Amino acid sequence: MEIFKYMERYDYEQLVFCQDKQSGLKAIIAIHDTTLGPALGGTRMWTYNSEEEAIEDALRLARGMTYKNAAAGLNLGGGKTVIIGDPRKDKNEELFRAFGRYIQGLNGRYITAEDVGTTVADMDLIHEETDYVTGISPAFGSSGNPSPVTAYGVYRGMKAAAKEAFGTDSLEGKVVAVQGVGNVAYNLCKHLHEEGAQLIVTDINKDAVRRAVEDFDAKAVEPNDIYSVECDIYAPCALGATINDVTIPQLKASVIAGAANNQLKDTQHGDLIHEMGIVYAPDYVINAGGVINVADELYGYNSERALKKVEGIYSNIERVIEIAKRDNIPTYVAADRLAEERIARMRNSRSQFLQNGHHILSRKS
Ligand SMILES: NC(=O)C1=CN([C@@H]2O[C@H](COP(=O)(O)OP(=O)(O)OC[C@H]3O[C@@H](n4cnc5c(N)ncnc54)[C@H](O)[C@@H]3O)[C@@H](O)[C@H]2O)C=CC1
Ligand SMILES: CC(C)CC(=O)C(=O)O
Repeated sequence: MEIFKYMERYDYEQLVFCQDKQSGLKAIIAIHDTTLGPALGGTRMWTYNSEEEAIEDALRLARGMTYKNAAAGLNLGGGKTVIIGDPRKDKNEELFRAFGRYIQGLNGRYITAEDVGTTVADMDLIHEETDYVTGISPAFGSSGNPSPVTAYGVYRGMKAAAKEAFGTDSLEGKVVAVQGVGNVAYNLCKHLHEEGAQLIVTDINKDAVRRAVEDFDAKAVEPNDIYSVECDIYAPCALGATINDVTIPQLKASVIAGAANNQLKDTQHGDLIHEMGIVYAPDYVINAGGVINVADELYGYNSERALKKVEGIYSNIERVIEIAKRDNIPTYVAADRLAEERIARMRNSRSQFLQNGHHILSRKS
């Protein structure tokens, strides 16, 4: 992989490699764009097959955060960390504290939170070394685990997408195929079950499947069968790139709305589902609930205020669908435009301001 070439292609600002021999820490912090503010994005811990795969994941996820934060109206840029390791075996106090010191070294350019494989307890350890961490325990006056709030946002966004596809936003009686029933999707299933949706679930973790079957009367299928089940809505809530050449021909759903980051393997897959008439709720718009919640900590956390903002994901999805229809473009392009236009506006107004400041200072010297 030609790293600088990749970074140049999508205009990344910074890539930081963190190594600590004693704790076994191997982490990659990717900062994509800080035009709107410090880069905020979670830390993923995962067993990557190669270092290249980990770097690519960090870069892709960081860029996604730039778009997510911009489209959600947050004054934050995009960044993300991946820690190479097995979250079930490789965690220890020294590792997260060493990582915390690396974050502190960035002096506020990057703020972290939870993602796949990391927990509130891990964030509390990071917090021993730095204040640039969110999603820490409510005992510190913080917001805690973002997953239930992410789930609520996905539920709201799914209703907005359903309204477009079915003419009503009621999910009663709708069949929803949920891929991955981890932290976010378990809570999503709760909302869907309460509204009377029928659930089909899958996960590579059998305990997670059992819990969803027992708690929500869900039907379980094998991981590879989730794409082809008869359903109204496909909810990808595991890892990314599950909308691809292999899965698209199998899909029966009229709506795709789920929590996973980077759902489209490539942009061409967004074009393809658009041509098929599937209503796609762009991943980073629908799954912004968690980041909206943790970002509220930066103002002194208020859960009512945060939830109110998260409810707005419904109208954000409506807005994206409206732009897509107006301009006859896929929803993922409409979402990108929304985010890019906001960043461009802020970049222009801010650079003007800085230039003026620079002129004044240079005249003085
Ligand atoms: N936790 C949060 O607040 C947010 C999460 N997301 C994204 O949502 C997704 C889910 O996040 P979490 O629920 O926090 O993670 P999680 O790790 O709790 O849940 C993911 C689940 O997917 C399962 N899984 C992995 N590969 C699978 C496969 N091939 N087939 C079926 N199941 C599979 C795992 O066993 C796990 O149960 C991730 O893509 C994450 O980046 C996005 C925004 C916020
Ligand atoms: C989990 C969130 C708090 C932040 C993030 O990394 C995301 O939204 O993907």
